[in-house]
Amino acid sequence: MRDRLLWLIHSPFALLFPILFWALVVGLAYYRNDRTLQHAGFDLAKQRGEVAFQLIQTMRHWNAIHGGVYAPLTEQTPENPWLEIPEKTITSPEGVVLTKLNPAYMTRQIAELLEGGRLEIHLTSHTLMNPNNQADPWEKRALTQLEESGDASVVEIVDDRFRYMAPLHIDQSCMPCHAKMGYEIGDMRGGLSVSFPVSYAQRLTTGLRRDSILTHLVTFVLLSVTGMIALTGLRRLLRSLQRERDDRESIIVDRTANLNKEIKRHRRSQETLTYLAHHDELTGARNRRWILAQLGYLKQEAEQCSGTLAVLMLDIDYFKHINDRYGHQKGDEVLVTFVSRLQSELRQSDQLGRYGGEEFLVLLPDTSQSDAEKIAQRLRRAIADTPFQINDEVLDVTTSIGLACLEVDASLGQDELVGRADVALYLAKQTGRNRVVCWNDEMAH
Ligand SMILES: Nc1nc2c(ncn2[C@@H]2O[C@H](COP(=O)(O)OP(=O)(O)OP(=O)(O)O)[C@@H](O)[C@H]2O)c(=O)[nH]1
Repeated sequence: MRDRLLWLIHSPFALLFPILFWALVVGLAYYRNDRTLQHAGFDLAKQRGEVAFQLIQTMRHWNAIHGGVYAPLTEQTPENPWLEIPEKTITSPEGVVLTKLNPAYMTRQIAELLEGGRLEIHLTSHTLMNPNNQADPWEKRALTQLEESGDASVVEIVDDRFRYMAPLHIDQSCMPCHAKMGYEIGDMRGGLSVSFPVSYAQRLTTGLRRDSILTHLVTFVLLSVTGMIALTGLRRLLRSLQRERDDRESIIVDRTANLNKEIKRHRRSQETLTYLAHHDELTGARNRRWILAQLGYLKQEAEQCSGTLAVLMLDIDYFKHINDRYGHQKGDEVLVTFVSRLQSELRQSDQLGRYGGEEFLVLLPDTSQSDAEKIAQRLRRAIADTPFQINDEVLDVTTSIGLACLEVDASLGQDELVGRADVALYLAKQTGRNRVVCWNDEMAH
């Protein structure tokens, strides 16, 4: 999820997000404002219709409360044929002929004056006295709606004209003319419609809508630019955080690698130390401490199991001469080859250790004296029979071997056992070298 979000932020299309987001938000806000403006325009137009209606209504009322008014009888103002009252037409003392204009006649004359202008009015009804006041289709529908619903007005836009219709009710002043049609006070007699072009109402809101478009456009641009700047900043911040994290990770990786190296180095030196604690560094044979400890262990085991244990002490003959003649380095290599040959002749259970200098101990567990003697001879031959090849030098090397066995005297101490092997070795040296000598009790003296 986190990775997906990061991918989204860094994708090339991410800069479109603020634009799309703010286009949606500002677009919705604009749509809502525009609807409000439309309603406001409609309300304004409706108010204009109401004002016109109220004005005409007031004039009609004024006319009615005066029982109609007289005007000179002219071609434009003939007698009202639908008015049946006494003194419909009179002559003034000065001889001017006057005819009575009741509210309906006056309204019709005003309507005629307004006809063709921006604002038009029309007095109409389902049941007409004057057939010239015939309702048009919209007016018929509006009259029916007013009758059935009892609404205060019907307002609609029809054919690019704003149309307003409000009901006219019978009052006392209407009765002289309309009583004979069966009307009673309060009845809806008809309606007065007011109409004017929609462009009038639109004119009122066009400026506001233009301002609204501009305001929303500027807001959209500012918010989108701010969003893009914020996103760019966020990308930079994330990149620098990522870099910092990578740096830290690489430091951790380096340190871990160093630590692992250090641990390996430490482990190796630990292994070396452990190896050196038990081995002779030059020849790889077990060292003196280990071989003596092993002797103690094998001796104890042999005593407990009524077994046997043979100890061989080997010493290279005239080793000093080898050193003197070929050098100490070659002497070292002779020691290494010497040990390697002995190892290849020994069993897994036999142990070989460097006792000191060119002296070595071989422990042969569960081995009788006669077997040990055979082994010792085999070892001796392994050294003497094949000359040592040390680089380009061929050296004849021999070894003398002293042998002591635990079976001879089980109560023997460890040092005594080694001592006996040493004495036997000494005798081997004394009697010509390159030989095996077994300890016997006579040697004790
Ligand atoms: N190159 C080398 N020489 C060693 C080492 N340890 C001891 N030596 C030498 O071994 C020689 C032993 O000499 P000696 O004790 O006189 O005995 P040898 O010359 O072998 O004579 P015999 O034992 O009587 O046959 C000495 O010169 C030591 O310095 C070693 O690790 N490397």
